[in-house]
Amino acid sequence: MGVEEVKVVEVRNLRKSLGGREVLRGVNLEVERGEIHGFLGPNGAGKTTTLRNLLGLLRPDAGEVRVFGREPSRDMFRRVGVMFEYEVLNPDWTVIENLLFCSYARGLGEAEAREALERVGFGREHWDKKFKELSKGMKRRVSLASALVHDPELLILDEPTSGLDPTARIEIRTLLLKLKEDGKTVLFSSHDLAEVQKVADRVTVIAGGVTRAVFKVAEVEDLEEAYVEAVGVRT
Ligand SMILES: Nc1ncnc2c1ncn2[C@@H]1O[C@H](COP(=O)(O)OP(=O)(O)OP(=O)(O)O)[C@@H](O)[C@H]1O
Repeated sequence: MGVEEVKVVEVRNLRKSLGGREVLRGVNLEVERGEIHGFLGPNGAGKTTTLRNLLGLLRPDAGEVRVFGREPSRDMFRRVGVMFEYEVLNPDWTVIENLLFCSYARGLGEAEAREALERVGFGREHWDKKFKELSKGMKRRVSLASALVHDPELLILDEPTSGLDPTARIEIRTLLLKLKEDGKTVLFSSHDLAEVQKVADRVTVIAGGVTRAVFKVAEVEDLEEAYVEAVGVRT
């Protein structure tokens, strides 16, 4: 199979039980090379559980999970960068110390740490500030830099704009579009439909552990309406 034909992410009929309950009951998710793909669904729909399977932290009970055409493995992390909704950097270290740590932990050096901060447009005047002293938007940008330190092809982002003010949201959106221009593939979960409509090429909607719809954003007039139709309205 040629490189072009391999999907960056391919999840087929994924099923997973946790705590005696079938949380995923048929998730399908395909991410194409070079696209920004939104992964949407109500609270408890199974987005995070799907991502945990993608990262190889959980093993599927049934179905298939492929990243770059292969089962998730440790090797995969050379090509994958991950950013969580919750900050996982050291609050008492400076920005550059955090980035150096991430870089060294991957067997990389100082240049890669600096390049990652530059790629997210993080001004040098802030590099020596403690992480905890930054605004929420700046923290998110540093977190994104830490996911980029090894120049991954695929970025998996868990709610990258949650809790941010409009300006910080725009900054993150601009960065995601720039990463796409640089040839990266982005898969991100979100509840922010307006944001998703502005940045994503395609979206997958899941509810109750089942994929309900896949849209091309450009073909959808009102994403909110399409989303509600896909997940059903709670009564
Ligand atoms: N370890 C576990 N044991 C039992 N149930 C679990 C476990 N982890 C998750 N669940 C349940 O699985 C369901 C899906 O959770 P998941 O976190 O994947 O949803 P989500 O779509 O990411 O939600 P949110 O948008 O709120 O982050 C939820 O009902 C959750 O309570």
